[in-house]
Amino acid sequence: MGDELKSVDDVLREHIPPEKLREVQRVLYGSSFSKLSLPAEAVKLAEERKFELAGYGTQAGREQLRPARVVRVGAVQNKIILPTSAPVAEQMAALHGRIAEIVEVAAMCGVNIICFQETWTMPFAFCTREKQPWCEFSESAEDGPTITFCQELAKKYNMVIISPILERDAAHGDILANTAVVISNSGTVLGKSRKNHIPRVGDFNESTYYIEGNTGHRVFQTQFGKIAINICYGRHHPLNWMMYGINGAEIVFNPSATVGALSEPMWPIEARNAAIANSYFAVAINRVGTESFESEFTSGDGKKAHHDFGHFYGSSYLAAPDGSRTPGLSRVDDGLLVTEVDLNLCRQVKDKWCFRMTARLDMYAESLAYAIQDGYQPPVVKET
Ligand SMILES: NC(=O)NCCC(=O)O
Repeated sequence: MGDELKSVDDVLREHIPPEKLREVQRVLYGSSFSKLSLPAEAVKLAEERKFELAGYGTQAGREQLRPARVVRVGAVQNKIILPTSAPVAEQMAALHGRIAEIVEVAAMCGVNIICFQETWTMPFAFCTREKQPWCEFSESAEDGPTITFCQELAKKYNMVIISPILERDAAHGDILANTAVVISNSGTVLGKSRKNHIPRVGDFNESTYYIEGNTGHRVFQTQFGKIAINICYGRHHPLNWMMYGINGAEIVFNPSATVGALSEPMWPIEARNAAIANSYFAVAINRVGTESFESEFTSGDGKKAHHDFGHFYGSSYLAAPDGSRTPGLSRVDDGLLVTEVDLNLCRQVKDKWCFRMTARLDMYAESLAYAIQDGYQPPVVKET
């Protein structure tokens, strides 16, 4: 962990000559994000509480008929607090405490909608394939302790909260799901969205614990815009991203837990590409830190058994429909990214690029319906 690179953006800032840096950043990130000035008390509190606080803003063009729809979006990445061998209730309570500290600062920064990382109330223990005590971290998505905790925060700070948890669905035979719960700024549970695509790669043994979600591509109408959640591995599936856009999402959150050796080259591309392809804002949020487990586990690759998953590299960022993006949060530290966006940009980009108008959905619907049939023959043209 001590050897981990802290931030790619810091390296660029340190090593690119100042007169070239702006142009390099424009080429890499697009031109529209500028630094957002955040309240001094919030900056101080974040420093005291030892997490990075970064703020960026992007604007849309002024329209004659629609007022600007300016929203502040918060993305949180954090390490676990206690060792994974600590009692379940203590681990969870420590994480609740940490999130309460970060959300208070988010409120001072005027955040309207905030999202936490995937299964934020627990270590990402699915690598172990041990059922207990990890299944004990599950809770009701309607009235579990984390949901009640988030409802209080949502009401107190007038903030929409997206809380990704390990869900226990008692009404349906106690099944488990990987679920994001959306809590309105009134404190009401607006609903839930389950992870559609469950990984079968590396140590991500999540299919041992829960099955593919059955909530489709729900979009939640909030006071601050229409939002949706594409959980972690779903970001590798362009059709998953697309369906949230088709259903009208203006911001799609991607709460994740992923490690550097596996996915880091894909990370800056996928959510950003989704924002471009679907004319919405996409918010990629990754866990941070290295989590160690008491029992060793193997990765089925002939290598020795080990105690940890590898390093969760954070690097959370927001991408806009015009292709621009914010710099990423740190690869090693807890952080809160605050981004001010104008949701009018979604339609403005649709008018400019016409991706939806040129999407030919009818053609793909027909081709896909044929491709999944038993007698399907790929239309490969060969020389005779
Ligand atoms: N949590 C999760 O789905 N991780 C899978 C690995 C990845 O998508 O990078």
